[in-house]
Amino acid sequence: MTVLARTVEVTRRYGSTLALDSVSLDIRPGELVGLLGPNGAGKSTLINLFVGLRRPTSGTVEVLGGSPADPLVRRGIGVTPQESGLPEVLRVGELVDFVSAHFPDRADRSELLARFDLGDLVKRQIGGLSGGQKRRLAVALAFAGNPRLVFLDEPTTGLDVEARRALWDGIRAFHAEGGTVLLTSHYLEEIEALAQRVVVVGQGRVLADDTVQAIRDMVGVRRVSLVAAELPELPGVIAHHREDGRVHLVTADPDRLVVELVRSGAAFSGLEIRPTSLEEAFLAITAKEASHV
Ligand SMILES: Nc1ncnc2c1ncn2[C@@H]1O[C@H](COP(=O)(O)OP(=O)(O)OP(=O)(O)O)[C@@H](O)[C@H]1O
Repeated sequence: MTVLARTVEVTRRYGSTLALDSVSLDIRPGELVGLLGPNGAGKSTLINLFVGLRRPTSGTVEVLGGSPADPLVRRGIGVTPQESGLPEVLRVGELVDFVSAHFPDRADRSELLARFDLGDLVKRQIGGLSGGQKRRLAVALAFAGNPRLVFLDEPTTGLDVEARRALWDGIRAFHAEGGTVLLTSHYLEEIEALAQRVVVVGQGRVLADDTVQAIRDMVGVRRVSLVAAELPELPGVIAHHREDGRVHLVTADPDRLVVELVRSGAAFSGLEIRPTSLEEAFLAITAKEASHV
């Protein structure tokens, strides 16, 4: 099978809201795909269609060669939704056993918990876990049925750095064994740290689908940073902010920006021009899209 999951021209409406607008996407075996986009872009809707929680208004969704509406197909996938309520009175080990029991092929409980740094908590009642521990447990449960394909909707939301790293290690271990993952994230470093392929979604459409590097190259925006007390309005600035005493300007034309900066007569020092982070690149893509509307 060359494609594990696929949408073909999928559109999803909620009343008058167009959440997804003719999205065609292929997920191939062994890929770790990061789905990136602002609030309301349609990321959760896409995941919900893949895991059979929602149906498309038009277009087709195929998972593991079948329909996500088929429970047999769903046994081959794992999912962690954006918000997961866990039964507070059960112990961690009991919940893992309960979830695993729904699958013909079950992950080893100790290995699963160890993978997500939850090994010491097997006898703990879920109600007594910290928010970060609960979230890691919710993600671990996606792997309880030894799935081939896992969908994680903002897996590390609300986690501190250490817990996030533990979770990344668990996801990486699954991927290293040949597992396929589609995850959404608002953390750009997460997408950069985990995914080889980035799908940028905005206003229900796929704006870009490529490697992190290719997306940066495609957008070609640069960050011009400098120290200045005040700056005049400068042409071609897509975004700007101040941080640690420096002004950061994002632009597609750094040469022109620097010429205009010098022309303006503004006092500045410490000029640097750097490639952008994914966030800045993404911002430029969406800004370009918006200007076409
Ligand atoms: N059940 C629903 N009823 C009505 N509108 C909905 C529903 N679910 C999603 N939407 C709308 O569809 C659009 C896409 O939402 P979706 O949750 O898929 O975006 P998202 O990219 O996951 O956002 P976030 O990053 O905030 O989770 C939004 O405009 C949202 O308000």
